[in-house]
Amino acid sequence: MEQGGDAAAARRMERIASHLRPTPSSQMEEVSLLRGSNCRAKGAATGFKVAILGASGGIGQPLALLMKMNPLVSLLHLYDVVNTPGVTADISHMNTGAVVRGFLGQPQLENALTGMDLVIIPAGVPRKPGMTRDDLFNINAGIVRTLCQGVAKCCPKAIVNVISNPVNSTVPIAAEVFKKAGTYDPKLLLGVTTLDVVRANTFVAEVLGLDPRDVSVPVIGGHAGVTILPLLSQVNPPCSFNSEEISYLTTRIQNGGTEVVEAKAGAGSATLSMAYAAAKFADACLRGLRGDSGIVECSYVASQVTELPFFASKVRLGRCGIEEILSLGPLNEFERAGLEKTKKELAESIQKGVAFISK
Ligand SMILES: NC(=O)c1ccc[n+]([C@@H]2O[C@H](COP(=O)([O-])OP(=O)(O)OC[C@H]3O[C@@H](n4cnc5c(N)ncnc54)[C@H](O)[C@@H]3O)[C@@H](O)[C@H]2O)c1
Ligand SMILES: O=C(O)C[C@H](O)C(=O)O
Repeated sequence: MEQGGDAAAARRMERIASHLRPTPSSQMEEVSLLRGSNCRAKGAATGFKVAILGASGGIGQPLALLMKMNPLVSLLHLYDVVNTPGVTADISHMNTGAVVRGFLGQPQLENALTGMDLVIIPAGVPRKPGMTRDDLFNINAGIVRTLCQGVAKCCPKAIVNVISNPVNSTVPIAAEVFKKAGTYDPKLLLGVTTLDVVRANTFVAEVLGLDPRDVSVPVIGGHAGVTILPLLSQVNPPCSFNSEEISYLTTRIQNGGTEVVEAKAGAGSATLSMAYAAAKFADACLRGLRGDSGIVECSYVASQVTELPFFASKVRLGRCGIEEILSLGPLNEFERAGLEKTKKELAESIQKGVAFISK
């Protein structure tokens, strides 16, 4: 064998051996991201490290697939309390750039989280017909608390995307966990409300006879019932609706989740459209981290746009996570009335989340 051939063969054998090793800890550091002092450096050469917690679930699996396809992702960690070996083996055969590693059960949570730039949390139980999102609180609050304790310990500078319901309470829960751990940075914690925007764009486009990709509807407030407040007066391209259209669209957007829960008849809630929405939102967060400009998405975040401590509205994403929370803009009378109802329900959901951690 010519000189250098031995070294190349050794490297190939090492790559085979590394596939046979169960835990990737030595490799995790290899795929490193350029970091600034507090923020990420522009143009991260090797891509970002992303963890999905709840990766074996109805959302987790298609979301893992979509993140494996994202060229900004270099390392994808899939964590769940069940089935991650199978999901990881399956996804890892896709010939895209991201390296995929699976982590199973609580003892592997810390390895799953160490070094991550973005953590996406769709872990938790979904609704069945007849339930509200708040009915999930008793189970999902504890799951989100445990996972966020892991984030605080292992990757306190990561951006966290919270999907688990009730989002109106689980985001305040995450904030309280981070405060207790002394790691809270409100710029890094984002509740995922993108599915409300995705639905609003689709339903408004149907009414207007437009391509949904050309329609943009801000949806503010929160992510449950009346707290989902589409601003139909601010649709882009500019348009107007009569009162019947406003009533139909508002109700349909607010009940989009329930529409899917009922159609699935006990088999869960939105998973595929949610994975699409979560992947879209995660991609926006990563493009922000990379330093792209003009990245604006709606999200449920710590906010001062109203008197409430958390509120969903348009936020500008950047290298430090949330760089700016945009103002709500002019609301019409119908939207102002909706905002009052939103605030009343949101205040209770936020208080419930805060109380869960402080008790
Ligand atoms: N934010 C949104 O717009 C939105 C949209 C749809 C669903 N959701 C919510 O997302 C959550 C997940 O929905 P789904 O359909 O994927 O449910 P699912 O039951 O199909 O999957 C949930 C996954 O979480 C895992 N899990 C449970 N406890 C865990 C823990 N302690 N650590 C890690 N993983 C754990 C389960 O094993 C399962 O694989 C639900 O709470 C649902 O209401 C939110
Ligand atoms: O409706 C649900 O329970 C899931 C999710 O919040 C949704 O909006 O689809």
